Amino acid sequence: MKDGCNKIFEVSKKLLKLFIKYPYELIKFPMLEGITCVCVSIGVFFLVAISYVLYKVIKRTKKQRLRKRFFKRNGGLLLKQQEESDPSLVDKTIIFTTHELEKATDNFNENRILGRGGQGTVYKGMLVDGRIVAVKKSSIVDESQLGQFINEVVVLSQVNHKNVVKLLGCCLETDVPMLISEFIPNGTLYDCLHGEANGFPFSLNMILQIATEVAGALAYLHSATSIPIYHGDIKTSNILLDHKYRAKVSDFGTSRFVSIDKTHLTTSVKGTAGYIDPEYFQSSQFTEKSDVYSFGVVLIELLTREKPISLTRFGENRSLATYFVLAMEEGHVMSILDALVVKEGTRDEILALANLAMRCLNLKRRYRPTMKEVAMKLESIRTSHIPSTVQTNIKPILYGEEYLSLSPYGESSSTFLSFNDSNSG
Ligand SMILES: Nc1ncnc2c1ncn2[C@@H]1O[C@H](COP(=O)(O)OP(=O)(O)OP(=O)(O)O)[C@@H](O)[C@H]1O
Repeated sequence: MKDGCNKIFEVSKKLLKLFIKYPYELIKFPMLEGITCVCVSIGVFFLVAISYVLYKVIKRTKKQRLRKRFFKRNGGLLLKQQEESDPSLVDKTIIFTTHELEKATDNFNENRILGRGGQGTVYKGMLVDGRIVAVKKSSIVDESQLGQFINEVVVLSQVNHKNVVKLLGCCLETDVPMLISEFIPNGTLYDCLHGEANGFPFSLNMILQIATEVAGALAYLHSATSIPIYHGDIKTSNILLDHKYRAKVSDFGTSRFVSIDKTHLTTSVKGTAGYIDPEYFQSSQFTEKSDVYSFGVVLIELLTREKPISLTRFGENRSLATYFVLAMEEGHVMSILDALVVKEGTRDEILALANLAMRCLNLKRRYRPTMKEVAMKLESIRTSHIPSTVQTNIKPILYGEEYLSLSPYGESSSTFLSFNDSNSG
């Protein structure tokens, strides 16, 4: 076949040369007219075909070279070394090729876009083995952090917790590394609370379940992994809900990480307005208690169904944290809680949840509980909660003891708080 093609090619080449040299002489012979036409066509065809093949080969070589260069620059060799030295990583595909991802996402088709964040676009894809994944294509790269990035991808891809979105791996063959994680079907908690599905009813049972799951995941990451991992950007849009509305904490691998010291990892501390630990502004130091503060905001967001920052609230109340703390101190917190929470929760449950949120939101991080404490407290409230209980007659709650020494504005406070709004009977 190859020889045949070569022969045809040679003959067409000769004829083409002949035609170029003696065009008029050849055309003069009518018998030769047909042959000339056929030969010229074949010649042209082959010329075009060869040029096309050559173009494709050059393009592919260039692409491969570029991929290799990106792979090397993005720390691919380091990651390969880590894979080779750690047998536990071998079975886990943590390096994906661009080809695999292009195939999975139908060449990053617009229709596959799940959402856009501050750092890039997330696509839905299906791998050849049938797994459905989310591919995060970031738009920003910090070259100085790339080595660090690899180490953290290795650590995070080994995190196995039912309430943490599983990071499957990364692709290093592109200008900006891409992150591949499991696909979570029910969107973000933020969208369910405040988005188009605004009417979505969040029963107290569901709130307790989601809060307990998120707290458990954070407690695990803070203390049960080989190296403590701090999230750095806990918010409801980073909590995804699976098909059973179970919470999954996401965005641990938002393309850049910062290592504060050698004892723990944290994703890049960027934070989001409304959720950021106030002490972080003063000290620029991010600690596990900064995640606790952000979690406190998530908890009150669940309890009030209010946005963390809202322009429809006035003055300092624009910040949900301040709005909540003031309502607690002024004794009318019931008026700002979601109606379903007030309806379904017992006096003690609401009291316990509000106090827990207050402790998480303490301006001084040393008075905030650890995530482990928070998770345990939530678990105990959740297990004692009877979902069908409907409280129709909530009595005013007077509490002081639990709130003593826990004022967000100082080390100790003797403020006595009460729920004495119109909902109380
Ligand atoms: N694993 C996933 N499964 C399903 N959808 C996802 C997944 N990860 C992200 N998404 C969707 O993609 C959207 C964008 O995610 P991304 O993490 O980039 O944004 P963000 O967290 O809102 O913003 P930022 O990264 O700036 O904090 C999310 O709001 C969510 O709808």
